[in-house]
Amino acid sequence: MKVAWAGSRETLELSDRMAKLVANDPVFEKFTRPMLGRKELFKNTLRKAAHGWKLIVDLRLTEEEAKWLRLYIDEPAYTDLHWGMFIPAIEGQGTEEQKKKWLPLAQKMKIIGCYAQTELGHGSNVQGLETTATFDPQADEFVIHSPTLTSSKWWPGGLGKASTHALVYARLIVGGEFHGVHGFIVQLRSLEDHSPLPGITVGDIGLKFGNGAYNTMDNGVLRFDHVRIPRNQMLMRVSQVTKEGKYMQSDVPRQLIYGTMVYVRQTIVVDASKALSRAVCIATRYSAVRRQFGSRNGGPETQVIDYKTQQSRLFPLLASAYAFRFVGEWLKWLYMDVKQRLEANDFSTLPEAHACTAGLKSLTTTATADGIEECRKLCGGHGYLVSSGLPELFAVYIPACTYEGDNVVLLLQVARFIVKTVSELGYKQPVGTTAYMGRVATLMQNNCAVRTAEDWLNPGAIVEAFEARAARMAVACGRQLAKFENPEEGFAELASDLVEASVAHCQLIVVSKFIEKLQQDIPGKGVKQSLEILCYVYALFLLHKHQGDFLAVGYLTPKQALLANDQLRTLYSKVRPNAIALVDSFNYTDHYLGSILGRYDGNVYPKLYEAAWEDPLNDSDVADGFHQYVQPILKQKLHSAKL
Ligand SMILES: CCCCCCCCCCCCCCCCCCC/C=C/C(=O)SCCNC(=O)CCNC(=O)[C@H](O)C(C)(C)COP(=O)(O)OP(=O)(O)OC[C@H]1O[C@@H](n2cnc3c(N)ncnc32)[C@H](O)[C@@H]1OP(=O)(O)O
Ligand SMILES: Cc1cc2nc3c(=O)[nH]c(=O)nc-3n(C[C@H](O)[C@H](O)[C@H](O)COP(=O)(O)OP(=O)(O)OC[C@H]3O[C@@H](n4cnc5c(N)ncnc54)[C@H](O)[C@@H]3O)c2cc1C
Repeated sequence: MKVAWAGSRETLELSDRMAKLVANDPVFEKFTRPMLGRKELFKNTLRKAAHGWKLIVDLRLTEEEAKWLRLYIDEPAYTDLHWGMFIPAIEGQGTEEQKKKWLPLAQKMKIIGCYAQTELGHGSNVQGLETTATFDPQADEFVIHSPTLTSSKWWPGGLGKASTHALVYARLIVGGEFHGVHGFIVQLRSLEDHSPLPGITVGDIGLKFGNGAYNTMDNGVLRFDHVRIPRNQMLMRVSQVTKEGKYMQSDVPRQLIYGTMVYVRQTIVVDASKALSRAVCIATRYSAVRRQFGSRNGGPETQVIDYKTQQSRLFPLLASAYAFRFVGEWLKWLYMDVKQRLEANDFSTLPEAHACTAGLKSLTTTATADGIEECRKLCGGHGYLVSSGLPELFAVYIPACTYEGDNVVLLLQVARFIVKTVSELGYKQPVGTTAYMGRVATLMQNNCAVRTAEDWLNPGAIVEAFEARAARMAVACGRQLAKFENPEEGFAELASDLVEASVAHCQLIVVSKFIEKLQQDIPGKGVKQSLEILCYVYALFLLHKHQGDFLAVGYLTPKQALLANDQLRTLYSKVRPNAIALVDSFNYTDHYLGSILGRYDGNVYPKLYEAAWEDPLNDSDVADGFHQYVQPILKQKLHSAKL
């Protein structure tokens, strides 16, 4: 199962090597992180990033190895934005000449870049950004300016203190005419002493949610006062401005300016399974250690993992971690395919790639953020201790529901794609993830054929149920929209229904990709069978949770919904014997898990007890401040016995 989870034996060995490299290096210690003040915390992150980079250079790590190293270092840093957004943006939107100039500098870390798109006043609405880039033909330069307070760049990671350069998104003005938002490479700080260049005001935006957590990142604020950059620092693959001040658009679609977001959304889906599996590993191991009630004749109490309620909350999350792992693998393939096509100027699959990355980013991050919190509750009181690893994991993860596109805004993008597909059904055969809509007549007509709980153990029955639900919800939205004279008004009015239809479509993708995975050759005794059980758990759990949808569209009867729930209970009993092995298969070191509750050896209570004594409050028996603030209260003489 470790090989199935990793994807291949080579990946398992490689990731294992990187995990151990990090776990055995004292620089990457992370357990004191939540206790550090901001300055100390940030300096320590700079130290870790520098040490990580030294290892990459000294050990000549491959790109793949470097990515695993970053994962196991487990600390957001400015380098994420440099490697994860600044460089990909230049790769995707720069001309050959621009790539030749900037990529070697960035790849050798001679410059440090960030991705400065969001502003104080606008994040989701990219076309609403206010920063301007005005072309000055006399000087052959752009003048970058922040005309209002709300145009201040706000949020970019790595901007606050680390970056020397930023990829700034600004409204292009040529000859007094606006030409939409474009990307510009702007130097922010001196390469000699790191001080801000003239016209640049830059700093950190302040503390964020949770102790430690995302506070290792210097999310920044940035203002420009008529800062001049050479003309060739506008990324010009999509459109160009000539020396003479002529704006020209190439055959490349304008949407490619948003291409970096497609790339990062894809990586976020891949990472969702890592965050969720980590929380699930902690909660599952601890649920086997923890005992409450049920002792007979002085024997041991019941392991909480044996309670059906615990199983019905925990095992769907375990199944979701596997489901997200496999859909992430598929999405990576889809993205690589689109990337190759884009390089060859074939843009035909870009809309589907946008819809899939946006929708799956939204679906998986929402479920993962909720899942981590559920795992905390599954660990009872001890889950609330920082040493459980869950509070920091939650705090560091939840912004994923917002960054790279607010999850609701992204589902509305999926809705546009679905509505368009439905409206074109009469003359255009849908392909890819919307191919099922080509069978819409059958899906509208056929109802569920399940008669017994066992009938649900059939991939065909499951896929058809999810297809029918998604198709019927999409068609219902289409019919409702048709009643509006103004389609945009209709879209705004029906937004909540459209979001639900998008969720149905995205859940269908995850379920289908899990089932497709099971059609591949999966070596190892019992591995495929265990994955089949998890796949049914994932699908039937969703069906149970959203049974209102399946009933409302008239595909299921209440009896069939009940049978699905009966089957789910049986499946939980089948997961139980292998639950610990299924989380051990993630192959996480204790260092990466960062949790006393999730320790591999299960030695939870002695270690919790030991850790309590390491808290700085326990450095002395009498607390600092006792004599000043508590003792006077104890000693005070009140005039009356009553307060
Ligand atoms: C120690 C050493 C380390 C070594 C290092 C090793 C390697 C380490 C690697 C690390 C990797 C880490 C990965 C990165 C970490 C992640 C950290 C996250 C940080 C966060 C960053 C950000 O948040 S950046 C800002 C993100 N902002 C958004 O997402 C904004 C959301 N808004 C939008 O995307 C859009 O504006 C919109 C989608 C809402 C569009 O709205 P609107 O309707 O106004 O659209 P337009 O009119 O502009 O366009 C409509 C038209 O375009 C189509 N479309 C929209 N978006 C896209 C797209 N992305 N791609 C393709 N097409 C798109 C849309 O469908 C419409 O099409 P039509 O055909 O016209 O319908
Ligand atoms: C930790 C973190 C790191 C970040 N890093 C970066 C970075 O490196 N670079 C960068 O440029 N940006 C970065 N961002 C900014 C991030 O991309 C934006 O915050 C995000 O895109 C959401 O935009 P917003 O803040 O404008 O939210 P808003 O759009 O203001 O959302 C507020 C609410 O309004 C709703 N809403 C908005 N529009 C609509 C609509 N059309 N229909 C219905 N509801 C709507 C949303 O659902 C949400 O509930 C980061 C943000 C965070 C939290």
